[in-house]
Amino acid sequence: MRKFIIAALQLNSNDNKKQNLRNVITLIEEAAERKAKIVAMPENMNYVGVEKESETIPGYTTNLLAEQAVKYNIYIHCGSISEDSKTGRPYNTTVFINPKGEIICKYRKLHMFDVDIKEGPSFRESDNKTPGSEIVTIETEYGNLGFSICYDIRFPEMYRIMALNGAQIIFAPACFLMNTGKDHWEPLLRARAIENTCYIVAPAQIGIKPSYQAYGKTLIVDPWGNVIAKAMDKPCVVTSEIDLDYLENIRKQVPSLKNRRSDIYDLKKVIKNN
Ligand SMILES: O=C(O)CCC(=O)C(=O)O
Repeated sequence: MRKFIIAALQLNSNDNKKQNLRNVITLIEEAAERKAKIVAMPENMNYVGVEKESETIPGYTTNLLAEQAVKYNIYIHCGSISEDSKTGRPYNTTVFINPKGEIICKYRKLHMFDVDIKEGPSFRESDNKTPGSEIVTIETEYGNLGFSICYDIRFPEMYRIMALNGAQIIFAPACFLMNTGKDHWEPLLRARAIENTCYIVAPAQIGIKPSYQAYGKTLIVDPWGNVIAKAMDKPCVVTSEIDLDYLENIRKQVPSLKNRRSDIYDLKKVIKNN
């Protein structure tokens, strides 16, 4: 399918998992009514709280999402949930479910959010989570998809690898901080879209979380870098048309993926004028 509607859900998830999932189901129904073929969600879609909380995959949350995928004949991208790793430090995992309700791929967040923000919070995600070890893309009837989660957006190498591996639409679900998001969220997403001439779908959390305020501003960016959908500051659904012919047209106009000089990109070849 070359042209279709994609939806991104903006959520204000808290520590009430059952309620969070009820809210998600209502928004999935709205997205399906708006003819979305893929529905994407933010990081930590089912739980944001202080408890150590995780599930198996498949498990409670993914089974529930699989039912919705079948009910509405859509693909569901779960944003991320905390996946039991049997070590006490779960993975931060995206699950992608097809309209038959099958989990067709899984991506585990690679880059741990270990930062100290001046006049803002400090985080040590690596104390509580296990990082993944694979970059993941998948071919579907709606194009080639790539997966990332939140802080990953700061690592352009990962996006370039997905684009070189064929990704046309890259998901960047997030629970971004207000402190960084106000200056970095939109420029980072637009840069990743422009440099890889791809769509970026970035569903976000909003609201007050245990130790910070989430930035929100769910975005969908096209391969020219234009913002084609942006959420208001409330839980909601945003939709946009994805047009893979438009993407190919942009890639013909600006073939930066083809014009790369991979023969030169080697740290050993940098001339240091000291
Ligand atoms: O990169 C940032 O500024 C925010 C990242 C983040 O909140 C996360 O990865 O959980």
